[in-house]
Amino acid sequence: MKKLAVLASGSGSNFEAIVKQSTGAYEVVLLITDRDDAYALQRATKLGIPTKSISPKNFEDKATYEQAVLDVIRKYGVDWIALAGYMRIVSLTLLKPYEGRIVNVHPSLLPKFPGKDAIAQALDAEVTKTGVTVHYIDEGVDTGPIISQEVVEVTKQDTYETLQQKIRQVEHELFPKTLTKVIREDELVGK
Ligand SMILES: Nc1nc2c(c(=O)[nH]1)N[C@@H](CN(C=O)c1ccc(C(=O)N[C@@H](CCC(=O)O)C(=O)O)cc1)CN2
Ligand SMILES: NCC(=O)N[C@@H]1O[C@H](COP(=O)([O-])[O-])[C@@H](O)[C@H]1O
Repeated sequence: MKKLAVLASGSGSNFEAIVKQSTGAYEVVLLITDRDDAYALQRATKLGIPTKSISPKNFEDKATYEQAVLDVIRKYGVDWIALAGYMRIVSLTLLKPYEGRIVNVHPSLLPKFPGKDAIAQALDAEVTKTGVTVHYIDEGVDTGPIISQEVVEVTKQDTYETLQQKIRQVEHELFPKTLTKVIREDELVGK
């Protein structure tokens, strides 16, 4: 079974879904947050998952911050990394050793609506469809190879909250399923 670390910055509902919907391809061994007020930390404690809160504010630059993250990840023998609402751009320090094994979930049908405020962008654009993307990350932001996508319909009655809720429901199924798929495929290739 492969060891998975999850990086998060906020509520952690995707983190919880990844833990609860695990079907044996991976074991979540660690949650790392970049904020000590991230509710994801409380979810992890309830789930019995080890946590580390590592704030970039305590480091002189991104490279030293990411080296601290990498040191913890290596201590836990992590094979794969899931970015679940992690609101930092990953640089080469973390990307290089894990290239092809860092997977992000994004609340739009990339390449539409990249960045931090994808849901607001979709509402502003008055689209009738948006969705969820799960993708490998690369050095760019939301430019990595897409692994899976699922459409979410947008109605005229939708508010930010109702659309966010519909998107999160899809994420909580698609992200764990996609992680299982790529980790199992990687193991088969590795054999
Ligand atoms: N190298 C990559 N890192 C990350 C990606 C990615 O595709 N490549 N995805 C993001 C998640 N994300 C959108 O899905 C995203 C998160 C945060 C930001 C952003 O601009 N954040 C900060 C910048 C902080 C920093 O310098 O690290 C900001 O508030 O300006 C954009 C997109 C996760 N990481
Ligand atoms: N650009 C990245 C981005 O917007 N990520 C989004 O942050 C949310 C985290 O929710 P959670 O903390 O409840 O999992 C998720 O909807 C995820 O798609």
